[in-house]
Amino acid sequence: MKKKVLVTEPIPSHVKELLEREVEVELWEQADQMPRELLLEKITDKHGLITSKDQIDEELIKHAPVLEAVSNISVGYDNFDVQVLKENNILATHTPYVLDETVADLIFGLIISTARRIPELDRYVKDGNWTHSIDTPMFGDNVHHKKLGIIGMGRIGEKVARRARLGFEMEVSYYNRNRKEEVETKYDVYYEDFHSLIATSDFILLMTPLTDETYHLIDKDAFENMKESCFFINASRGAVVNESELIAALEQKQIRGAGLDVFTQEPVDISNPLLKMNNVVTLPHVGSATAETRDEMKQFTAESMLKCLQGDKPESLIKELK
Ligand SMILES: NC(=O)C1=CN([C@@H]2O[C@H](COP(=O)(O)OP(=O)(O)OC[C@H]3O[C@@H](n4cnc5c(N)ncnc54)[C@H](OP(=O)(O)O)[C@@H]3O)[C@@H](O)[C@H]2O)C=CC1
Ligand SMILES: O=CC(=O)O
Repeated sequence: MKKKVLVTEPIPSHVKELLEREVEVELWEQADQMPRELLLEKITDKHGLITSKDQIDEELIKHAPVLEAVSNISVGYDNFDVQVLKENNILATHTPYVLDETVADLIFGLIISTARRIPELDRYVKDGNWTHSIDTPMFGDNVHHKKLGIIGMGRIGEKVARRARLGFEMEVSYYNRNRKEEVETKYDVYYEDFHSLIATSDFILLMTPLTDETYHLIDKDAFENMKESCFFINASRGAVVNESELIAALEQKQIRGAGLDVFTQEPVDISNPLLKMNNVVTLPHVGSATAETRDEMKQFTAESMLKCLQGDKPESLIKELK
């Protein structure tokens, strides 16, 4: 009898066919997330779950007596309770590497849009305000030759560093839990302690995963120590920043602006003050959202799931289970 896999995200037909060659597939094809109650009901006879947003915690595992593997269609896996997965011998995979370049492109888009005020100027033109040459009040800031500080020099951080050094001749420093000397040599970047990076960067990019250690890593204290001309860019997870303290820092002009792909609450609430600020560029969590890359991530996730259900340990296993 074939094993059963529940997929709570839309997948292309070729990925569905790939799965169906080996397993019985149940798909949730609606745009809204599968309601939790329904997920708890559906998971009871499933051997595999392919997801990207569902919380994989003790409650879910209690409802899943035959579950062998969970695969996230994302590289971040802060929706997994890793300890519970370990205790129950459930394999868990994610999508490292396949999205790095795509996310790095988007991050550079955010850096440039924020510094050069692209969305604000686009609205200015479309609203019919371009009646004479623009002057100082509408000018932006240079990106090239400025200093970029990357907090979390991982797979994606490295791709951003390469773009910054080669394309924009920026000075690039990084702060990371572990120092990475091979990356320093490869991309001509340097390690800096957290406080020094915060105090001296023109652009600060946050790129760590969300963990107990990184929760609210960037807070009031960090914003107070940033340069007034600093642009803060977050493409990691909303909760790595204390969002109300970010709002206060922007209101008090402690920093020049922010580029945000992620928020504490997603989708972001329309009343969030960040949405009213011209010096804040907001995106709906789209780092990896190109058709090619999302397709590749889904294919990779399906292959990972099949390997797990065949008793193999794929390369994409989360590092805590290796
Ligand atoms: N906006 C979007 O659409 C996307 C967002 N993301 C987010 O970006 C995150 C990073 O992705 P990726 O680059 O692939 O991940 P990696 O694991 O390759 O990189 C993360 C880096 O953060 C470092 N780090 C972890 N904890 C700390 C800490 N407490 N202090 C300092 N540094 C720390 C890690 O250091 P060490 O080497 O010591 O482990 C590692 O170098 C994902 O977890 C996800 O949340 C990813 C893709 C798209
Ligand atoms: O946020 C996206 C991811 O892949 O992680």
